[in-house]
Amino acid sequence: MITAEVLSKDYGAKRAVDSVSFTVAPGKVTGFLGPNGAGKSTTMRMIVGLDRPSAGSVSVNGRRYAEHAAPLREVGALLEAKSMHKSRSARTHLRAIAATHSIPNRRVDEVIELTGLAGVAAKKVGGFSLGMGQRLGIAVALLGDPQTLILDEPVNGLDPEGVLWVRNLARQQAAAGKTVFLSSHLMSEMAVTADHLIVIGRGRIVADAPIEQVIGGHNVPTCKVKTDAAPELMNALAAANVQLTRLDAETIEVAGLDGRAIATRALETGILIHELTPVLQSLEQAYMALTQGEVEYQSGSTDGPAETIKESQEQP
Ligand SMILES: Nc1ncnc2c1ncn2[C@@H]1O[C@H](COP(=O)(O)OP(=O)(O)OP(=O)(O)O)[C@@H](O)[C@H]1O
Repeated sequence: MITAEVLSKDYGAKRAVDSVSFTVAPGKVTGFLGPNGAGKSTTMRMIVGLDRPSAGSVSVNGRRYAEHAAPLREVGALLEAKSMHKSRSARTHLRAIAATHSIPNRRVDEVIELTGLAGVAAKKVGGFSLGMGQRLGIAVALLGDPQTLILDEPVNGLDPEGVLWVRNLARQQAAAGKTVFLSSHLMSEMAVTADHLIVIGRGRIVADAPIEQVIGGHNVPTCKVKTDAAPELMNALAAANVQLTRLDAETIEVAGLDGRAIATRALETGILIHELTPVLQSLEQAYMALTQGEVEYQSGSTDGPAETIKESQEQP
């Protein structure tokens, strides 16, 4: 369990994290989303004691990270590329870290196997690709078989097999009762990995809810209905809060009624429906709606002349 209480971080005049309070519960995967510069990495760094809060507090299983006698056994973290001795092999690197916590070499071999690094364990980490470096970082996070895993952009640089592997790893760890907190900019991946989402924008929490609620919370139930009697069905469904759109001769989009209500009305009026499909909003759409106005660094239009990343106006 990770608990943040009115946690803030200032860098000079810049408030990177602004009085956030949240808990990350064990037994599920909690995704941490937000635009560039929203404060995700800063929050994660404060959890593991790499940054000191300007105000408020954050604890893991009731204690600040530094208060844990063997932190690696309590919390495993993959944060931005850490300094490594580039001339060391992956195995030597892992053994050196393991030694600080009396973790046996047997466990080093296990995590090498688990992270798919067996073939390159003897190679110098200086020659590692981005993806291999990520796998090594995850191997470090797993070394102490910790109760809590914090992974900042774990799929960054990974190939599709690696992305799938991280997803399965996160899900397995959560299923084993562990606390899993991960950030990613890959919405499609987050949608199939996370159970719960915390969304941050300009240092403040803008959503903290189960993923279905985040995705479903911003739209009315919508279904696509196919029938040979489209005009009749439209008449039967017409009501104040229902929006009906004829998509083609036999297809209607119905916003404001769920599938059960539509099917019940069709049955009552003797109209045959031969297809009824809920139209689900994607996580990406929900995320864009949630973080509208929270984006600090906005891309220019791709239609116009090439534009570099620009800083939008400060909010009052
Ligand atoms: N060491 C630092 N010194 C000064 N400002 C910093 C420092 N670290 C972060 N910031 C600023 O704090 C804000 C939050 O940054 P942070 O890296 O936590 O965002 P993020 O959500 O992780 O972004 P990204 O998705 O781009 O990784 C940004 O405006 C950033 O420029």
